[in-house]
Amino acid sequence: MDGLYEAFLNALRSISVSQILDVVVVSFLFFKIYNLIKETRAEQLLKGIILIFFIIPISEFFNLTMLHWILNNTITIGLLSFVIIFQPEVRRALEKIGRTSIFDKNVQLDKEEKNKLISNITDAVDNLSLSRTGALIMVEQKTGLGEIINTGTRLDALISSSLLENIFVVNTPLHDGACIIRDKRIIAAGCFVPSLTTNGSIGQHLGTRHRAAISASENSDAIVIVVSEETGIISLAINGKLLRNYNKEKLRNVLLAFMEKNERDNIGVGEKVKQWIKKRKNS
Ligand SMILES: Nc1ncnc2c1ncn2[C@@H]1O[C@H](COP(=O)(O)OP(=O)(O)OP(=O)(O)O)[C@@H](O)[C@H]1O
Repeated sequence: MDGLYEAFLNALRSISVSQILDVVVVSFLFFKIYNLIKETRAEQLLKGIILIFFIIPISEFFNLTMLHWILNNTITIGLLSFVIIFQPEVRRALEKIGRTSIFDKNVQLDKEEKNKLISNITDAVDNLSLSRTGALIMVEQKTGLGEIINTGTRLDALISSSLLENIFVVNTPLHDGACIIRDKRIIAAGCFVPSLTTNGSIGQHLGTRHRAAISASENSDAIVIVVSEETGIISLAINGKLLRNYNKEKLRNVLLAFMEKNERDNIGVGEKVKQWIKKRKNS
C-alpha cells in the first residue's frame, strides 16, 4: 500500500507546470468550441467525431485491425466533411471568436436610452404589423454590418418610431430591403442581405424576406425583426433561429434581454474585474 502511495506521489511530482497549463488550455479550447457550436446542426456530428477519437485507441488495443482502419479513415474524411457541410456554422464560430473582447468595451447605451430605442422599435413594428406592412429591421450588435449597409441608402438619422414606420411604406423608394439600426440611429435603409438561408427545416410558406432575416442572423449577432406583409406576424431571427408570433410586449422583453446579454458578454476583462471588485466591496 505504501509503495502504491509512493508511486502516486512520484507521479504527481513528475507533472510539470507546463503540462498542467497544457491540459488547462486544451480543456478551455474544447469548452469554447463546444459552446460555439452547441445547439447547432454541427453539435451531433462533433459528438460523433469525439466518440470515434475515444474508440480508436480501444480498437488498437484489442487489435481490431479492420475497425481501426475504418475509424481512422472516417476521422480524416469526417473532419473534412465537417468543414464543408457546416461551413456557415464554422464561419459563425470564427466570427464569434473574432468578436470576443478581451480589453475593449463596447459603446453602451444607458438604461433610459436603451428603453427609448426599444420603444421606438416596438411601436413602429406594432403599427407595421397592424397595417400588414412588410418590414425587415436589423439591430446591429458587435458584428459590423458595413457590407450590408453599403448596399442600401445611408440615412444616419436619430431613430424615431415614425421614421422607422415611414421607411417601409409600400411604393416608397426605401421600403424594399432591410433597415439597419446602429446604437440610437437608423444607419441605412433599402439594404440587400447577400444570402438567403439554406436551412432546410424552415417552413416552405416562408419567403425571401424571412429567409434573408435568418441568413443575416446566421452570419452575424444582429437581432433581426421581420414583419410579414402577408399575415402581419412579427418574427425575430437570432443566431440562425426564427422565433415567430411576437407581440409588442413580448418583443420589448426579448429585445431588452438580448441587448443586456450582449452587453454582459461584450464587456472586456478590465470592466469585469472592476465590477467584481465593486460587488465584493458592496457585500
Ligand atoms: N436578400 C434580401 N435582402 C433584403 N430584403 C429582401 C431580401 N429578399 C427579400 N427581401 C424583401 O422581402 C420582400 C419579398 O418578400 P417575400 O414575399 O418573398 O417574403 P416573405 O418571407 O414571404 O414575406 P411576407 O410574409 O412579408 O410576404 C422583398 O420585396 C424585399 O423587400
